[in-house]
Amino acid sequence: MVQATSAVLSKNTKAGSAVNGRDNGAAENVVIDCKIDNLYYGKFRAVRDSHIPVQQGQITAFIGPSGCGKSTALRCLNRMNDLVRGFRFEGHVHFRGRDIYHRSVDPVAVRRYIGMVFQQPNPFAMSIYNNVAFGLRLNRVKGDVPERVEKALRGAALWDEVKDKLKNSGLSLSGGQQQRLCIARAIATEPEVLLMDEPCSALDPIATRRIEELMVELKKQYTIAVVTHNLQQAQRVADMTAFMYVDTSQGARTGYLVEYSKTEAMFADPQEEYTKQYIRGEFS
Ligand SMILES: Nc1ncnc2c1ncn2[C@@H]1O[C@H](COP(=O)(O)OP(=O)(O)OP(=O)(O)O)[C@@H](O)[C@H]1O
Repeated sequence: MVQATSAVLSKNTKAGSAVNGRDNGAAENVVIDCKIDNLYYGKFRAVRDSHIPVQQGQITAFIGPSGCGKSTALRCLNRMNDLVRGFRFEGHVHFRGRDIYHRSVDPVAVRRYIGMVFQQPNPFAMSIYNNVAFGLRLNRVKGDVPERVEKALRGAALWDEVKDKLKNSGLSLSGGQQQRLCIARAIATEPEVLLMDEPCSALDPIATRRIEELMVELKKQYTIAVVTHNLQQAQRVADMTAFMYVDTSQGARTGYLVEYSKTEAMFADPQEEYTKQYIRGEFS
């Protein structure tokens, strides 16, 4: 089943490119085309009308006030919301032109192509080495495991700090190192896309800058989508930015996409009033 799905997902076709907002360039390089018409948790409509493309080799930031659906939208991209009871989705998510919500697609295989790093560093209670090797074994990745572990740790800019203590617990590392270990675990299986849900929110400014530098380095090899509360972070790392807001007009709090554009353009010349206010810090 996983193999069949992998074959379907790896077929290299280009996704659709219709995008709301102004000219955002390079739309034909879309790797994930995410169009959320409606997304529900039980009866609650959490997100509506959000069309967010993720472009090849770029960093796309999801910004907006608390509760506008940034994490929900991000988790749609690799079917992490499937794990939530009552989750219901209307729309599509096309990965290289293929519908990842199609009934023939195994969500576990999707996550092999579209990996994820969470807000809180969450290393397993096992050695540094095994934290990285675990994902390889789980996904039955073939090849030289020690070599791949080293490659992933190097890719996450952690190798020099841990190469002499690979048998130590992953939990013995600092918060920033733990997050880089989680990034190593995520890239060990060589996904195409890396989703990062507020990866720096639990880190101090120095560890945050380290992760930001790493993200810029990683985008040479991976496409990245990141949720962040930190507008400066979005400006520093993101090529494209999606700004979401909360619609309270129907008596509920439903998130939606207000504006999507090149990051530079959004911060220099936001097109929508809510975007302007958010960027000016008038609400958070
Ligand atoms: N597992 C869930 N079950 C039910 N409702 C949920 C679940 N996860 C999120 N929600 C709701 O969906 C809405 C969007 O939440 P989400 O976490 O995606 O927003 P966010 O913009 O990422 O917020 P924050 O910046 O505070 O993390 C919120 O109203 C939230 O309460």
